[in-house]
This record gives sequence, structure tokens and C-alpha cells, in this order.
Amino acid sequence: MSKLFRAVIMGPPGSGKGTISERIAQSFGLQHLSSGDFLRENIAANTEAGVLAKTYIEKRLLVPDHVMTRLLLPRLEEMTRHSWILDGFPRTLAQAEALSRACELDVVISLNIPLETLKERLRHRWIHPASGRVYNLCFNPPRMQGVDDISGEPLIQHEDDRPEALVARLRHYKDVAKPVIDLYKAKNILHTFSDTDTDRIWPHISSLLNTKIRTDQSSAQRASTN
Ligand SMILES: Nc1nc2c(ncn2[C@@H]2O[C@H](COP(=O)(O)OP(=O)(O)O)[C@@H](O)[C@H]2O)c(=O)[nH]1
Ligand SMILES: Nc1ccn([C@@H]2O[C@H](COP(=O)(O)OP(=O)(O)O)[C@@H](O)[C@H]2O)c(=O)n1
Repeated sequence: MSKLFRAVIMGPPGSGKGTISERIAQSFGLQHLSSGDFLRENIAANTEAGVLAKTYIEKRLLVPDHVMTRLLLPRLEEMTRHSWILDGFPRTLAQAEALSRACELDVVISLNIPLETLKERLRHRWIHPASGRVYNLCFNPPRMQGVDDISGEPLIQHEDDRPEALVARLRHYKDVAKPVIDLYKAKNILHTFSDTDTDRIWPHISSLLNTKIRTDQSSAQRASTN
């Protein structure tokens, strides 16, 4: 059996985590787990953790570490037989430490995108809340303006995506993410990509994963034949 592959993608809001995770899921067969989508599913289903998480998200706060880890780690345990990419978790050092105790990561992708680009993207971001599908009026517009391609339901914009809210969110991201990035740098698994366009970053991520996944699989095969 080939070795399972574990990846995390980090970056500020609007940096393309969801967009790139979907491409990785399609090209490399990894399961994409978005902590934001998973939180929204729990809120919609009124689970205990969902009800608790909602009180923080409504106040635009980060959900506390113990709630996030209690929610996410069991979900990851259900995926022990799959390769996955995790998007939006860990956000804090405590979450990263809890994740390290649960599994070993192969690659961490960190997206470094200029502020002006983030502002522009989020201004044009439209979301289908039920599925988490994300559109952008310039980059990947829906076939019909304001309407989800698959369900035909209306698209919405997040309050938080307003340019006024972004600077504070970005500052907060940088403060909280810095120790997480330092941890992964020290473990030698951090790969940072800086550009204004997902299409220019993608070939680099794709070739990184091609190398990593192929190398891991051939060493796992060698181990199983020895
Ligand atoms: N113009 C433009 N928009 C992009 C690009 N990459 C992603 N987007 C859009 O930017 C927004 C933010 O991307 P998303 O993947 O949701 O970022 P996340 O918040 O990090 O998960 C979405 O509306 C995407 O469709 C790009 O290269 N150019
Ligand atoms: N690890 C996480 C992930 C999401 N969240 C919360 O869930 C919200 C939505 O997450 P998201 O990943 O879809 O959104 P962004 O803030 O990245 O745009 C965040 O704004 C946080 O309030 C959190 O507290 N901790």
C-alpha cells in the first residue's frame, strides 16, 4: 500500500487556500478538509461544538483551541485511511501542537499574497453557503451572476470580506500564524509561495507535490518489498 500523505495549507483570508486545496484534491486525489466549512456544517446541524463555535464566529472571534481540536481531531481520525489536505487548521500554535500529537505532516504550504491583492479578491468573492463553493467575479465567475452553478441557489458575500474588515483580520492572522510558521520551518516541512496569481503559484505547488508524493510512494513500496 502506498504511504498516506498529509498536508496543511496556511495563509490569510483570500490567499487562495480553498481554491488551491480544491486543485490539489482533484489533481492528487487528496481529501480536502476545510475547517471553516466543517464549522459551518456543525453550526447548521446544531451539534454541541457547532452551537458553541457559533457564539464566537458571530462575534468575529477565533473559536477557542479546545473547541477546534475537539471538533477537528475526531474528523481526522475518521480519515486515517485517506491522504488529506487540511485548510484553515491549525490557526494557532496550540492547535498545531495538538495536530502534531495526532499525526505527522509531510508538507505545509504557506501562501504569501500582497494585501492589495487580498482586498481586491475578497471584494469580488461570492459564496454558495450550503456547499462552500467559492466564486470570484473576475477569476472564476458563476455562469449566471449571483447564482450557484450547480444548485441554482443565490450566492452571498461575507460581511468580513469587506476591505475595512480585512486589515484587522490580516494583522490578527499574522500575529497568530507566526509561531505556527516558525514551528513548521523548524521541522523543515514549510514551503512558502509568494505571488499575486493562483495560476502562477499552482505549477510550483504541483511540482512540489509531484516530487513529494512520488518519492514517498516509491520508498513505501521499497519498504514493503524488503
Ligand atoms: N483574481 C483572482 N482571484 C482569485 C485568484 N485565486 C483565487 N481567487 C479568488 O479569490 C477569492 C479568495 O480565494 P479563496 O480560495 O476563497 O481563499 P481562502 O480564504 O484563502 O480560502 C475567491 O473568490 C477566489 O475565487 C487569483 O489568482 N486571481
Ligand atoms: N481553525 C479555525 C478555523 C475557522 N475559525 C472560525 O471560522 C471562521 C470561518 O473560517 P474560514 O476558514 O472559512 O474563513 P476565513 O476567516 O479564513 O476567511 C473564521 O473567521 C473563524 O471565526 C476558527 O476560529 N478557527
